[in-house]
Amino acid sequence: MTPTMSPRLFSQKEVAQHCTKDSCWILLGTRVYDVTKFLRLHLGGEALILSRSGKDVSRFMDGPPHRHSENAWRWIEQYYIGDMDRNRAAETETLRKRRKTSENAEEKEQPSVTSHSRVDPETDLVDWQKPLAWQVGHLGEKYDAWVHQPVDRPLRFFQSSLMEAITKSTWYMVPLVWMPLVLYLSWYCYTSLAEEKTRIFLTSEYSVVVHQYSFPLLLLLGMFMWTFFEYCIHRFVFHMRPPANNYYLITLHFLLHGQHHKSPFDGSRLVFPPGLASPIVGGVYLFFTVTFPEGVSLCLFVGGLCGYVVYDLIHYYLHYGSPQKGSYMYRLKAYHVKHHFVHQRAGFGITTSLWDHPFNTVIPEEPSEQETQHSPPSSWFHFLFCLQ
Ligand code: HEM
Ligand SMILES: [Zn+2]
Ligand SMILES: [Zn+2]
Repeated sequence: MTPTMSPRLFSQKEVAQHCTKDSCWILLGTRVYDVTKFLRLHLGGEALILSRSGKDVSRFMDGPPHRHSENAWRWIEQYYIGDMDRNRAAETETLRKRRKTSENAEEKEQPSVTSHSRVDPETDLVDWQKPLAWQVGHLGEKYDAWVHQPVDRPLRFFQSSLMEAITKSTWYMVPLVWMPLVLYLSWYCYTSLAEEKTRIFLTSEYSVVVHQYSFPLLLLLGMFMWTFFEYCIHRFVFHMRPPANNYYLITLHFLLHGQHHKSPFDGSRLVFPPGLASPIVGGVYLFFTVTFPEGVSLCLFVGGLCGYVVYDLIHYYLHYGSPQKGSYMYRLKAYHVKHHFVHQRAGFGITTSLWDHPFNTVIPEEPSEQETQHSPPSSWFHFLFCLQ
């Protein structure tokens, strides 16, 4: 919406009509938002929003049950479609209050809405009509904050359609390309081990035969090794902090991972395109062959590749799936959504938060509803201490 256009006005009856999964509107004060597209993506579940359709959700945005992040407040602004018509609207409590005071006082009366910054696509530092790849490097020290303010829109990296196509992939291309290779190599490893010629040398003279039945174990070990690799690459490569004056490193960061933080629900760039992944997979294979004993290295590599496929699919699911509350997947989704929206310097594990523990990057647990309502004893100690 351009600043010169006056906002569309809706009557309360009109707003109330949009209360289904197919069309869901909510209010923040008198501002109207069409959140239909977001329902399925909401971490708290679609029911929490749907049950409040047509109503003012400002109170819920500040919790309980959850105090929403600054980014969640920004996010909602993308769905702004107009205002509730004060003349035609019924006398809601909010409106009655607002009519008593002057225009300036009105703004102060709704701190939960106005105190949060709003995203304005027109002033969002980049020109969205032009490809982003050559613009982001110029953001300099503003890049870090910009890239961690997510938006709900597809991104265009390059002018060339070919280049654009190379950087995109649908989720099912990952298992389609890599799983036949995993299956073939698994069969190859198993039959090679069955020949009982693969040995691990414990000393220069003493060696043990690697039996074919140890293959599942080696595969699982390879998958476990992947989880460590996943953590390291996400933390140390994808989340490297490019120097503000280095145009090329900022661009590289954006292409590798920054773009995913800027547009976390761009489905075409959620998994790594197999074409671009191939040389990396080849490099990892070489690394395994020089690091681990012959015969065993291939088994571990297959496990690692399998772990990678599982990781990419889980990551896709965490963005688009709606796992059941209380399930492992739900906990993973909550963890990953918080990595995107709130704690970008923590929560680097995707398929497991295991490696966040030894590296001290675990996202702190949110206090439960009861804990926020009834202050824990430590706060009372703190309170008494402060009084003295
Ligand atoms: C339509 C506007 C809304 C938007 C854009 C929104 C956005 C978000 C986002 C981005 C998160 C992830 C954490 C964060 O960034 O704070 C989140 C979590 C959550 N939201 Fe909302 N939300 C909305 C409305 C609501 C409403 C109306 C409720 C409840 C009455 C609600 C309850 C929750 C809960 C309980 C969580 C945390 C779930 C967990 O950690 O397991 N949200 N929301
Ligand atoms: Zn990340
Ligand atoms: Zn993600």
